[in-house]
Amino acid sequence: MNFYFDAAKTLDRLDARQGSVKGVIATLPEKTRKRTGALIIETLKCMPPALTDNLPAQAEMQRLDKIPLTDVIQKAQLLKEEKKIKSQNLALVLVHDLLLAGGIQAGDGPIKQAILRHKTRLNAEFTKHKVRKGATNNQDLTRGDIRASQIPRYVRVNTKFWTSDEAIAYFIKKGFSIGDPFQTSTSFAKDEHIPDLFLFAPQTSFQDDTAYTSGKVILQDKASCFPAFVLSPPANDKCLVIDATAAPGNKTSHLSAIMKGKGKILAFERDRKRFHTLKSMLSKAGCANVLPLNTDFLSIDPSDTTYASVTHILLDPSCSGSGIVNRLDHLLNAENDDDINDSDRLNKLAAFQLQMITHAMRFPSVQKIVYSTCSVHAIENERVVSSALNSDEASNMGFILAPREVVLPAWPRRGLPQEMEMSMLLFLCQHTY
Ligand SMILES: C[S@@+](CC[C@H](N)C(=O)[O-])C[C@H]1O[C@@H](n2cnc3c(N)ncnc32)[C@H](O)[C@@H]1O
Repeated sequence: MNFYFDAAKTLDRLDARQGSVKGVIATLPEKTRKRTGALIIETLKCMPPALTDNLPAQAEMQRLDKIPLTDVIQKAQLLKEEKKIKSQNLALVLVHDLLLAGGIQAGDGPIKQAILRHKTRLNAEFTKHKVRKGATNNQDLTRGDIRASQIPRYVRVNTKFWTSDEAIAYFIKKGFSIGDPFQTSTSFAKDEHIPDLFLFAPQTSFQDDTAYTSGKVILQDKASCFPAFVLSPPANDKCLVIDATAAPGNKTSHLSAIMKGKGKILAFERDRKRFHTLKSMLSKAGCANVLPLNTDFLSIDPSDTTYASVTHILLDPSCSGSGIVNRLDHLLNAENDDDINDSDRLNKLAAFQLQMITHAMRFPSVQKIVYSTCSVHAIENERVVSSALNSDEASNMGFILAPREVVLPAWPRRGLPQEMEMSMLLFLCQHTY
């Protein structure tokens, strides 16, 4: 029964804002992490969001109205009637499994007996709740990030191991068909901008699919596929590329696939733990042309002859992450909002990001640098790029902003218009003098 106590304690820690969902789950013992983590996430989906949730009011009202577990626990008076279940969070994880997961998971014990004593009443309250809300199935009652439910599950074919055609044949054999994944949950489609990228219905799970576990497909959102695709280093044996901030390695493996395993990618990652994740990701994805290095990119000397022939650099540095539609953390009610909006923190991040770009500009043979973030803040995006274009390094080496024709010409958006005017202005000034 430790399992339920551990899950309840983890929910207590989340209530006390001791970390993000992912962060707190990562501290659980490795042996039980997957199972306890799954219960926590599924339980969070059935809990009411706090008022801080960043959603339009009407959507928020609809969602609040549907959340079942707290309501059922309260109506069944579980905590009042059952002294062995001492906390709301313990009640939540037990009731979750009893009502939504087909029963209590672990063996016999006093807690199992305690919750089973109330099974009939809880089931009755749950049924009444469903009738009141007009829910036809249990899934209708769980919460999800409205944005996440509108974003397809993107799957990138790892062309190191097989072709898109082979992947299509595999998915069709598994019961999928080519079509609109928003119309039919078993349909999938090719992405219109990124080669070898497929869209599935948002709720499709690939965690246990052999294509995923063997590294033949990589679960990578479309936005995360843009940088390597835009950089597109040539697939030749002489090509030397740097991925300056590589872990966990999705973009590195994408670069490696684009280069067809030819040439060499030096993949820098300064964090030791993340470096290990990077190494295992690269080995799973068959990236033999990548040399992972547990080194700070800023500590290397661009004039060192080792780097004399580096022509392409991918820069995807640490950022606020404010643009991530997180499939887990949204369940915790916009917990990082204070941090994200903290201008001190954003200023520091922007200064670091600029330093990374200007460092990349010092490599003597570099022709192309792609800079990306997961942020929606202009201070980390357009303004960093403006400052980089206006730097001494840019004018010394002749860097310019790449024109639309060579950067996803079919993509309609080009950053925030008011910010882009500013970078154009800076860019024009630079050329006037
Ligand atoms: C946004 S993540 C990169 C994600 C990665 N490109 C991917 O697609 O999987 C940024 C990474 O850069 C690393 N990092 C930050 N500063 C660095 C530096 N100066 N040198 C090397 N790695 C750095 C961080 O530890 C973090 O793992």
